[in-house]
Amino acid sequence: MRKRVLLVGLFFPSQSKIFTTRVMAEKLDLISKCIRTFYDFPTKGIVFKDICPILKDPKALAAVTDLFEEHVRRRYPQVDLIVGIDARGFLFGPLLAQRLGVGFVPVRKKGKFPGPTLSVAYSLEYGTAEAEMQEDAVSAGEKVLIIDDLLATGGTLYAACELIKQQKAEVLGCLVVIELKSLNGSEKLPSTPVFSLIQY
Ligand SMILES: O=P(O)(O)OC[C@H]1O[C@H](OP(=O)(O)OP(=O)(O)O)[C@H](O)[C@@H]1O
Ligand SMILES: Nc1ncnc2[nH]cnc12
Repeated sequence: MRKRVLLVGLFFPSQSKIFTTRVMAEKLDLISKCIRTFYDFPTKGIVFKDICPILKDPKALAAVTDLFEEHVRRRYPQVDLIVGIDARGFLFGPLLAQRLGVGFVPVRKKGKFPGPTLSVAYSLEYGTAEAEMQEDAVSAGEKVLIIDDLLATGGTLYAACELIKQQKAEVLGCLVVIELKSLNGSEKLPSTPVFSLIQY
């Protein structure tokens, strides 16, 4: 009898699993409906994904935080810090860090931080820039997750990973709301898992 119950459990997922999957799908649907596309912004040929409507919809913004939180609690319970990237990573990072009860550290574009900084130059889908972090922001050995709104060519996340490594901390992975798969950004981060909510 017990054997039969176990077999049934193997072939038919439990009601709670079905419910969780449905809730997750509803959240992803809500988020994806809030992403707008603009052509030729900021330069000709770029298909720009605009996340601003997510911020205007409290349910969609909570859905982003819920899904990231769920993933991090399951996969990275050891995380010490969330590192967010200027500027759109700042919109999601502190919310997630608060939920997890860990600190948030910003990576900014060059020239914004007082005091000693580390910097890494990089290129992104539509230009070049330099990423900076305060020298004392992350300690050696800390376990870090990096968050941003979007992964395109991967130049930005790569630069952020380099900054963390310069401080002898460990990058556990990266979290993004949107991944533009056709640009192969994750290939620039071969040893860093990237978790994305929505893929194009
Ligand atoms: O994968 P990549 O090709 O590097 O591109 C992704 C980056 O581009 C955008 O930032 P942007 O520099 O435009 O800054 P913003 O957030 O201040 O608009 C986006 O928010 C990512 O950080
Ligand atoms: N296509 C894109 N849409 C929005 N943000 C971006 N950052 C880099 N590429 C982008």
